Amino acid sequence: MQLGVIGLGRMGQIVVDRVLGADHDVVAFDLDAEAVATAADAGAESADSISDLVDRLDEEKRIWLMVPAGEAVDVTLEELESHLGPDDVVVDGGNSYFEDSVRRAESCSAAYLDCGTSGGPAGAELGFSLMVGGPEWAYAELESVFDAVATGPDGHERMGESGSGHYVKMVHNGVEYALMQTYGEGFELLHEGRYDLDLESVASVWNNGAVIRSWLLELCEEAFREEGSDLGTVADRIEGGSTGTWTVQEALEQEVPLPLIYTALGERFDSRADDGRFSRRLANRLRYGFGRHEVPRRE
Ligand SMILES: NC(=O)C1=CN([C@@H]2O[C@H](COP(=O)(O)OP(=O)(O)OC[C@H]3O[C@@H](n4cnc5c(N)ncnc54)[C@H](O)[C@@H]3O)[C@@H](O)[C@H]2O)C=CC1
Ligand SMILES: O=C(CO)[C@H](O)[C@H](O)COP(=O)(O)O
Repeated sequence: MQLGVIGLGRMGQIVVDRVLGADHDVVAFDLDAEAVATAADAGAESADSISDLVDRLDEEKRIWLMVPAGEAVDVTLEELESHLGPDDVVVDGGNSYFEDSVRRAESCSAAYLDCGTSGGPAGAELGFSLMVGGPEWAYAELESVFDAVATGPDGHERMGESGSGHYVKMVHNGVEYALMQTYGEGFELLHEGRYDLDLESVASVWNNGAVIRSWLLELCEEAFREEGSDLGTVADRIEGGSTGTWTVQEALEQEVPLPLIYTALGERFDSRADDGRFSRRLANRLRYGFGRHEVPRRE
């Protein structure tokens, strides 16, 4: 298969590498020429604009968007629109708001798949977990691409109609916030508490057979190994927050109580007042662990 990939940052580059690795062809475009050059070095055909990208694609176009959620997706779709028809398929693999995806699926001339992507840049070797919403035929059509980008055939699933992929990913991120919060609280007590503990060894022993072992806990272990038990210069400011906000808004609308996710989101907002909490510093460092998001550091 031949896949057009638009957006070649931390995540898009991995999509390119994995799709090429599965012997598909890739045509790649990004606003940043350096990112396009990196994709070309990996074996992709480079495009210097969206219209150049569509010109290089086969008649039935398969296009994967991996640009930042929000305006960049709309701008890209606007540019693509006049080149698309009902036999084409567009996948949005970013963290778009699910209601935006429903709107885009309705207005796009191509079949539109909203694809929640989990695993982060750090999960590249293993492959991602993909939660896909949209028409069944389009999902089936892209199956070999999903096999390549995901951990394999078990790493992707069609969730249901348009919007459902990004809806499931939104809730996934709410869970991610709460898990980071609870690990942060446990390690904060261990750090402030009555024993002088090596937190890397605590995380390591927990990761070996304990009930609470997980990838996030492995990233806690990595953070303590690289930063020290006191987290060194990692600041207590936690960025991000959009997917968690959407999760809480949706929970209020559905009258489903989510106190843990709400508290974790509140901690993020409160962290921007900078008062040095250990649990916030760990959450800040964990966002780098999975997402390669910049780590605010203290002076
Ligand atoms: N980093 C992570 O852990 C994860 C990110 N995501 C989502 O994947 C999407 C991409 O994220 P990252 O790769 O981390 O971001 P990034 O900032 O590393 O890369 C975004 C790329 O898109 C390009 N771009 C922006 N606007 C464009 C446009 N109009 N046309 C063409 N290229 C454009 C930028 O030049 C950049 O190379 C976002 O929606 C993000 O929320 C999803 C799962 C995990
Ligand atoms: O989707 C992700 C991981 O699953 C991204 O890393 C996302 O950026 C995390 O959300 P936030 O930026 O609000 O921490």
